[in-house]
Amino acid sequence: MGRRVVALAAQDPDFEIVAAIEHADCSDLGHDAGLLAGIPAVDIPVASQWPGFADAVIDFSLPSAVDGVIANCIAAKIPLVMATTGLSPEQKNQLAEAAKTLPIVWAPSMSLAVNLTMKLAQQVAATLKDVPGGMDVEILERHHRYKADAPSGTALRFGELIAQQLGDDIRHVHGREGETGQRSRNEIGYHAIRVGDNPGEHTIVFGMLGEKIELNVGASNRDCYASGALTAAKFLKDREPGLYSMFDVLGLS
Ligand SMILES: NC(=O)C1=CN([C@@H]2O[C@H](COP(=O)(O)OP(=O)(O)OC[C@H]3O[C@@H](n4cnc5c(N)ncnc54)[C@H](OP(=O)(O)O)[C@@H]3O)[C@@H](O)[C@H]2O)C=CC1
Ligand SMILES: O=C(O)C1=N[C@H](C(=O)O)C[C@H](O)C1
Repeated sequence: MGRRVVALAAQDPDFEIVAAIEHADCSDLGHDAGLLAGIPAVDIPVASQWPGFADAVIDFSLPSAVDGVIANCIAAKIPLVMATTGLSPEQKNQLAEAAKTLPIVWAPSMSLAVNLTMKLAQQVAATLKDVPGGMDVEILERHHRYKADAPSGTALRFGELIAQQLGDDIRHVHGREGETGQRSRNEIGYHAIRVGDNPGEHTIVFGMLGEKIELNVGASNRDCYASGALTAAKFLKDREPGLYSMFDVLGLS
């Protein structure tokens, strides 16, 4: 994702790339971030040192890097777009705490299409929650074989938003195997598929007796996430401290 953010930011006159951060053992250290991204040189070598200034940081990394990212943003007072998924509850609390002094956009998907589909899913859940015969929700997600976390942050967020519509007693159930017995009525099921180079696809199934609705949203490539993150970075300029979502950025709140 870092490469696509660099490539798209370099094409946008609103952006100046001031740093490209990796960990201290990374073999790309010292190499030009533009050349690594497959575009002409941008004269920014990949570094493990943080810059003293920037208008925003965009983070697509790993949960193990996120504590350091938050600490560096606080120290240098840099607004943050947090796109990394698989964060621990403690890290989510750290983000909320940091947002008392910094503007932060935090979202498991920066994609416009995904965020719009989340709004549709909320509407479907609210409309069908008391349908005669009941309604079952299952969330299927497909991603590339390199993905480190499962289910996707996006799938979990779909589940949270739908659960908010359905009530307090929803259980989140991951996979299904063996003598499971009948499906309970108060669960949301998650199924994570890992195949090839899939850039991300989510299907939300609302199954009733006699009919079903499926919301499907999928990326053709990863630029929807990179360009969404850049839109979020623009949103942060001159913004008050606070924890913002992509719904806020996209005017979907
Ligand atoms: N919100 C959204 O829209 C999206 C979120 N994501 C999420 O973004 C994250 C990254 O995805 P992706 O780019 O595919 O993953 P990659 O593994 O390709 O990239 C992560 C990068 O972070 C580097 N890294 C590891 N530790 C540190 C550190 N301490 N400081 C700086 N950099 C570090 C890794 O280096 P090395 O390889 O050497 O370990 C690697 O280059 C994932 O959590 C993914 O789920 C992805 C797409 C969209
Ligand atoms: O790792 C990925 O690729 C993606 N991760 C995010 C997630 O976990 O939801 C967003 C997107 O689906 C791509």
